[in-house]
Amino acid sequence: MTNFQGPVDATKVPRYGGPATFARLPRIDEVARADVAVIGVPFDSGVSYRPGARFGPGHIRASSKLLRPYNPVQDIEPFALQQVADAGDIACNPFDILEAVQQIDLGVREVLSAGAKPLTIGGDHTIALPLLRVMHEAHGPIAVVHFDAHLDTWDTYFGAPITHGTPFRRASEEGLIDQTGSLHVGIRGSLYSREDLTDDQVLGFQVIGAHQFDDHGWRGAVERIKARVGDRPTYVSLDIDVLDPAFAPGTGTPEAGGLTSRELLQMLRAFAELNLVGADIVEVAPAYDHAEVTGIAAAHAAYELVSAMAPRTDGSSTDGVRADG
Ligand SMILES: N=C(N)NCCCC(=O)O
Ligand SMILES: [Zn+2]
Ligand SMILES: [Zn+2]
Repeated sequence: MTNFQGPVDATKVPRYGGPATFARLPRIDEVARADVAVIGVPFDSGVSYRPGARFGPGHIRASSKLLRPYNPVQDIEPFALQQVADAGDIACNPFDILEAVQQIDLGVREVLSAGAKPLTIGGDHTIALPLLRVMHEAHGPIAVVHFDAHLDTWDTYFGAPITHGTPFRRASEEGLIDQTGSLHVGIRGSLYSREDLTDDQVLGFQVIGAHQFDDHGWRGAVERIKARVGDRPTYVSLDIDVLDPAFAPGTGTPEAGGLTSRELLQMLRAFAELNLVGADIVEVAPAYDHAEVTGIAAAHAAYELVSAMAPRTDGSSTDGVRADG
């Protein structure tokens, strides 16, 4: 028996009906407290190319209806081991980035101070800056595992310092990230210049490029991530464009040669061994999606992250291959 309120039972209420919350979970006002809060941030005024990630939260929720209670690879019921609830969307100003950043800061702060780990569904990558500010306030410098095709450590766009291409430079400058424990995973595509990489290194990031998956696979990436992050408080920022456009067409700045959804999910499963304090999933732009491909990938990534955050009372952990034997 569990005290936690899980999803609406899909054997009683068909899953195409029922609540529009993430995974048909309760709203946060329907539970006494939450361990993990799924927060929507419908903001995309920081994009440099295709807009539309403001519709990401609704799309990911809609694509999460098929999630079931038992996660066989992590061998847990993530919604029975902890209270997971949907905290709704943060209302943020689409015409004023600074005000939006402030609104996101306040909204996430509220959830965190009530004792919940935030799992934010965006929104463009700009939102990582206020999220990291709040995480830093709670935990000190944060080890960031950043999945992305892009470095997002550029300086400015058209003179604007706060955009979806700049959050990790600002976060590093502000001392929010642990510069000895952070890395980007899945980086690929053309850059502005060679200095992009040297700047990035100075800002405190290591890089696991998408091309390295051919030689070392997701297991090699997990080994490097674990070695770098250790038991530091760790934040996962997941830009869905880390996936190949074949697996995530619905995004604003797609780049060829990305990861498969299977590789991504395997890595996230292995994060049960990390000290996860929060996560975001950003850059889902449904106007470019087909057949919910991107939404489903994002929803499944969220499910693995929620599972990885679950307390393991038996002291067990997973290396992400449990169901392989
Ligand atoms: N954060 C994302 N998805 N993209 C950043 C791309 C920045 C650029 O236009 O060069
Ligand atoms: Zn990004
Ligand atoms: Zn990106």
